[in-house]
Amino acid sequence: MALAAAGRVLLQAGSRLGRREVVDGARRFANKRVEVEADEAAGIAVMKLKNPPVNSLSLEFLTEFLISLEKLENNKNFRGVILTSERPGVFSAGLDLMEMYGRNPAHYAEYWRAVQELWLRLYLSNMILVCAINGTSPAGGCLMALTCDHRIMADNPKYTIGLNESQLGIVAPFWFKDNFVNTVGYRTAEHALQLGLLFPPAEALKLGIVDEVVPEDQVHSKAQSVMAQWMAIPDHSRQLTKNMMRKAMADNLIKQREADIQNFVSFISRDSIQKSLHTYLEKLKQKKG
Ligand SMILES: CCCCCCCCCCCC/C=C/CC(=O)SCCNC(=O)CCNC(=O)[C@H](O)C(C)(C)COP(=O)(O)OP(=O)(O)OC[C@H]1O[C@@H](n2cnc3c(N)ncnc32)[C@H](O)[C@@H]1OP(=O)(O)O
Repeated sequence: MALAAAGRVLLQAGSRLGRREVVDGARRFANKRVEVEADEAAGIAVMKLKNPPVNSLSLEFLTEFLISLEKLENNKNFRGVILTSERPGVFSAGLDLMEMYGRNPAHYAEYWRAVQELWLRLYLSNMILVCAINGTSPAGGCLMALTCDHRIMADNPKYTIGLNESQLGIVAPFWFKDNFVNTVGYRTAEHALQLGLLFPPAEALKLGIVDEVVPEDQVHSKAQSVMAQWMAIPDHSRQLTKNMMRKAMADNLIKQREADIQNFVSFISRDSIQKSLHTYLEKLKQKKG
């Protein structure tokens, strides 16, 4: 119920943004920041993140992503989604730092609700989600991958993945932490979260952050073959199993959603946290020059 209501708000937000859908033979639809190649006969869609330069999860991106996902969820012909980046090299730079820096409390609250919504929708999706990680994927980018049922990462040592929040002077919220713990185990998560570690593909595979590492040019074909394997399982048994495994963790956020938003707003509004974000943003800029 809560999810449906939030979804309606996002749909309204989407129409406020005035995005026009481009429908190409009913097989491809796109808004500005998400491209969907939808093969209805096969029941599979490829969702490509395209929010240049680094696929950061801005409020507009989150809104467009959720609308695209909802379209697929509402069409019972679609059983599986492959999530990837339209720009190889960066899967997603995570949450958009500019949404969390120098804004007002109402904006922080709106943003955080959308971040929660993305996580809940992906984590509880009835569809099979396969993540084709074709680039670097820190923090919120890693979280998005962690919601998927299977993760394939390109074998490029330049790419890293992990929850690096503590390096920015911020804290991974409890549901980021829970999702990570459930994936890699408590000790690995405790160690990696405190140090804010980002792992290259081989290490990420060893720790279980990703399920497979394949040559870069094979990420998409591998994602298709993994999808075929998952599609061979009857939906009802797979979905019931997924729900059994995931519901408790999602419910834990749902029941304290408003408190989590308030925590985020008061945490991110602190002068000390804003200073940390400022320093980190400056560091990103200096890296360039
Ligand atoms: C008592 C306890 C209470 C606890 C309460 C808890 C409450 C919650 C706390 C808050 C939790 C918030 C959670 C946040 C999770 C996140 O996701 S934070 C984001 C983390 N992301 C990163 O650290 C990635 C940063 N970016 C990079 O490392 C690099 O950009 C890259 C490796 C992804 C790509 O490198 P490259 O291709 O060389 O591009 P750049 O030149 O670095 O960047 C281009 C351009 O993009 C800007 N940018 C990069 N990342 C972001 C981002 N995440 N958001 C916004 N903008 C970003 C970068 O600054 C450049 O901009 P300019 O061209 O200079 O304008």
